[in-house]
Amino acid sequence: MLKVEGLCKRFSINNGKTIEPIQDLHFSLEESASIGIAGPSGSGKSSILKCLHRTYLSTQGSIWYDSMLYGWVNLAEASERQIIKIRTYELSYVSQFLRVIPRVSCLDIVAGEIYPMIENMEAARIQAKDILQRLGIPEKLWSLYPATFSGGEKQRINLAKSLIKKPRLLLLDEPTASLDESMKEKVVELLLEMKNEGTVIIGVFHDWETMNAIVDHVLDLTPSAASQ
Ligand SMILES: Nc1ncnc2c1ncn2[C@@H]1O[C@H](COP(=O)(O)OP(=O)(O)OP(=O)(O)O)[C@@H](O)[C@H]1O
Repeated sequence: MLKVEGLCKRFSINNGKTIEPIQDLHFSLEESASIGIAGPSGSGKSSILKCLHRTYLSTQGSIWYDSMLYGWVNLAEASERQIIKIRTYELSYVSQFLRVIPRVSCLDIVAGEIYPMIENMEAARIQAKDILQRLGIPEKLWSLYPATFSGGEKQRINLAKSLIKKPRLLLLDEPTASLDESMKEKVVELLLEMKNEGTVIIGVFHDWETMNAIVDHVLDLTPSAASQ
């Protein structure tokens, strides 16, 4: 379902210097597979996720994804229009931070993610309530704007926005970093359910325990591990 071939990402920094955190990366994943990306700070974990999501344009290489909408498509070269469609329907990226939409309630932020698919806001809200409940967001918060929510609440809203879509390819950037143990368990349970339903998960995790509970393989970017 996903084949990453010879992926490189180079950044130009000051004085004509460059850094290249991703160099000739290869991996492939079948349906329901999952990998965790591990490695020291600055080793390129988030950059890999951002290249897959096309937040970053890769410098070289290809990211072949077997999409529902277009069949096999190279995400590194797909058109903006294709990327927007793929992100709407089948690819989701959960960052650590929630970008709040002013004056939209928490419930509608989450429901709005599937509105393009079902075009019925009431039906979307029913699904949004279900996922918010499963992620432990108290009902009294559903009608509020999330700008003032706690870090852990914002992180769960971010997760709810992605998980409600049941994406085929889910990219997670430290999705449980601000959560306590019981919330982490709820998230792990939901992610495993999605994985069993066929979602491919690629994630960077805050702790090894969470990562090991979710992933089948680890892509370790630690220099000594990478050279083995
Ligand atoms: N937009 C950017 N412009 C310039 N340099 C960048 C950019 N994004 C990332 N980098 C650099 O690329 C390298 C890899 O960054 P990245 O965020 O992918 O690492 P990471 O492994 O996720 O780190 P951490 O564990 O600290 O989050 C770092 O040296 C970083 O400074």
